[in-house]
Amino acid sequence: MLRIENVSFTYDKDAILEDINLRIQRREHVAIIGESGCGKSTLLKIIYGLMDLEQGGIFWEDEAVLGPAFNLVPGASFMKYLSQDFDLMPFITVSENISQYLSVFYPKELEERTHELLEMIEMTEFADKKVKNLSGGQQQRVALARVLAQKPEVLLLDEPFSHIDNFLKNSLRRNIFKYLKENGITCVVATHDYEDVLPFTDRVFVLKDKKVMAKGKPMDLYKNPKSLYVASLFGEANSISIDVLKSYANTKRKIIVYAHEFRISETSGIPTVVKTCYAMGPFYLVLGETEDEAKLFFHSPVKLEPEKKVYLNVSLETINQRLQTTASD
Ligand SMILES: Nc1ncnc2c1ncn2[C@@H]1O[C@H](COP(=O)(O)OP(=O)(O)OP(=O)(O)O)[C@@H](O)[C@H]1O
Repeated sequence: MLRIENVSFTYDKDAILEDINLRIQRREHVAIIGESGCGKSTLLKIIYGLMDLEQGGIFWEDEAVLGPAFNLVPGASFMKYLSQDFDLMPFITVSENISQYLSVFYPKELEERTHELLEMIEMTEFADKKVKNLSGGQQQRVALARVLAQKPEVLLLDEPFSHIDNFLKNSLRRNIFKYLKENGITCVVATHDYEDVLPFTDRVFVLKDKKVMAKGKPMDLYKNPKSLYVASLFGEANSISIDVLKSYANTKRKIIVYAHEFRISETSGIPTVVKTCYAMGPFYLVLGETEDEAKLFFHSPVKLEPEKKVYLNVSLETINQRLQTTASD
């Protein structure tokens, strides 16, 4: 088990993390999600042992992970940390970068593993190309293969797919997370992309205001977001008073409604005037304004012209489900 116990951290005098406690099981895949600047990278660096802690500790099984003050080479040997800087050797080839840490005493295994990893990142045809001549997305793929080649017990990934185009991203995500599960590698991924999270991680920790403000299985967090902040990590969402949704309800309690959960009617529901309509491919994302000037995001299957009046409805099933959780902002 990886334990992050009572960790607080400040850069100079700026508090970044306060009293963080996480327990991650061996082989588990977890995501740390939150808005830019909330401290995701800092937390990964702390877990890896790149920072000296004034308060709290990191433990893998019973072994403490110590910071640079205690290690000549910072970073725990059983872990690998893929930073946003990739950390590649630019003047050698893709193959050489990947195989750099494999044993030359087993040349057949070295060749097979390098080939397997090249296939996984879909870069076999770039094997002999120097890394300095690759695009940013290609370098990120090589960096992923390079950390995997080292077979860490724990892998820490910081925004691992940020430079990779959508065309490749989906298959690469599937390949990487399948490989990690098959090889029993514990993985902590820092991201703000819910598509990295929902299909692939066992648990999610949401960081906000220096703390873990929510945690749980990804689909539980998605279906029952405790706040607009959590919901917004999964897509456009609204926080709405129940008496606005159902005029007969005598409560101002707010619930979260995702943009896709609204149904549009021409006759009854919340009267809303279309302000802007964004083409998103399979649907249109519409920004509308209610009679009391509240802004609402909703989906429409067809393009809606500005100033058109529509009526929005939310199913009782969704309202009842959300009533189980409280919207706090
Ligand atoms: N070396 C540093 N010195 C001082 N402040 C820093 C340093 N590195 C990061 N910070 C600050 O710490 C806060 C957290 O940064 P961090 O990079 O951990 O956030 P993040 O959630 O990973 O952001 P992003 O999603 O944009 O990568 C930010 O306010 C950042 O400006």
